[in-house]
Amino acid sequence: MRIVDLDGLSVHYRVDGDPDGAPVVFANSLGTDLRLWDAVLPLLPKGLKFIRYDKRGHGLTQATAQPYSMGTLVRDAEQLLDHLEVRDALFVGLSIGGMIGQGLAVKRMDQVRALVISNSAAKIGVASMWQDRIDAVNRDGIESLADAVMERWFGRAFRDTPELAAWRTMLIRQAVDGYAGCSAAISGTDFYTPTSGLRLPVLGIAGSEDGSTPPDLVRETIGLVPGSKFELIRGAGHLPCVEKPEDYARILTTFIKETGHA
Ligand SMILES: O=C(O)CC1=CCC(=O)O1
Repeated sequence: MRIVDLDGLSVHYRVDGDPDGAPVVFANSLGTDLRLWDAVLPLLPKGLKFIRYDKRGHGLTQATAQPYSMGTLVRDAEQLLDHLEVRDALFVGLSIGGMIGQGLAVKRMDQVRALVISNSAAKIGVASMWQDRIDAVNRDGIESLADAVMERWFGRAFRDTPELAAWRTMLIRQAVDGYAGCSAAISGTDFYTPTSGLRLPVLGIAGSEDGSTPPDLVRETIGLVPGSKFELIRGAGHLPCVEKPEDYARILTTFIKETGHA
């Protein structure tokens, strides 16, 4: 476990793999922490340096008062990578993590040389939907949403496994300020124009049963960047790295090799 103070924010991160390897950075989704990647990392090529972190208000990273902006979340990632002296990373962002990746790739071409937009898009949902969610968690707590969230996160088969309870627990243990704060950041984000200007290798990953960012939404964003690739994982919901780690790792490994990162 590593903790760093970035401009007054205590940030939890982890570094695994080869300390001298090419950097691969992972950013998690709303309501999850860096354990999101536990099943995938051991399946990736050796010789890479894996960096993952808990975004603001999630996991062991400090929760500041809501609301947050996407600019703040991008800056948190930027500061962490500067602290770690990371340049030319392959950035893998899932859902809000994929939005952070798009923002960081636009802002810091020196930090991001290839981008995976996993179960994410240039714009996710509409403001009224996010406001309803923010109001609900502030009024009734995150648990009030948990059953509906599980249906979006996971495909039918996974929802019958004992693992579901652990992921539900991860969700409901997040700080209300963190969950609502990040929801506000998503609500205020429309990256269609900046993402259209990106010129770097981009891979989109979608889950066929994703109830939050369905395949067509991911495909639309990926299509904004010339030369980008798209991969669909069948039988998975919003978190295919949890449900189908072998498929996810295989797709990621191919992209890592194609981009000359390993
Ligand atoms: O709908 C959900 O709860 C999943 C989700 C949307 C954005 C994100 O980061 O996760």
